[in-house]
Amino acid sequence: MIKGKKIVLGSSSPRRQELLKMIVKEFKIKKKETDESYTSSTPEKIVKEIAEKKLNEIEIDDDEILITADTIVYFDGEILLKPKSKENAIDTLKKMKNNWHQVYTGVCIKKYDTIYDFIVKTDVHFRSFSDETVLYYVENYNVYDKAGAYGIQDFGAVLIDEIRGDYYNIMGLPISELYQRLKTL
Ligand SMILES: Cc1cn([C@H]2C[C@H](O)[C@@H](COP(=O)(O)OP(=O)(O)OP(=O)(O)O)O2)c(=O)[nH]c1=O
Repeated sequence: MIKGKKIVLGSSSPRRQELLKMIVKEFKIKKKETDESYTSSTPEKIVKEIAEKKLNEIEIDDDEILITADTIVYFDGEILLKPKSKENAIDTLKKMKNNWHQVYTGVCIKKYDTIYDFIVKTDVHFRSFSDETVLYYVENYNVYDKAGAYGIQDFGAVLIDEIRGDYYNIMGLPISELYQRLKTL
């Protein structure tokens, strides 16, 4: 159990807050705007780089443990962040249909001056859906704050027919692995 530890979540994402609640009863939230540009070239290094940037922008007290995370979607050699427009969201979803893609989340944890990090990958398979389904989704749900232009926790679920790995990693926080790490700190 994560008892007696002062946990701080460095995230404004309501989903990450909900997910952390599943494993930690009480925690603080601190968040600063982070420039999410990156220089790394592999998905693993990119999520780690951005999560670490988020970590370095937040100040904590000596007895606090800070957690930040970053999630990206990786398809056919391309990094997919949050969609920039309706057209971008539609194109992204259409090109990923009937195929596998990967969701990577990088998590950084800071205690005193030590930074721990880990990366979790989940494979997701999209079924063969119609253009009408994509249009309905993009016009009726908020896909703009989600990497890869979909949320597995909303109507985006109907696009998916198989996943391999941690479901919560796709939502933005791999809580099973995070729990194991926090227990040891
Ligand atoms: C693929 C997918 C992504 N997402 C979300 C998770 C992340 O919140 C978001 C990717 O953006 P991130 O930049 O990882 O996070 P954020 O900007 O929402 O939050 P913060 O930096 O304050 O922590 O996409 C879902 O909610 N469901 C999904 O199925």
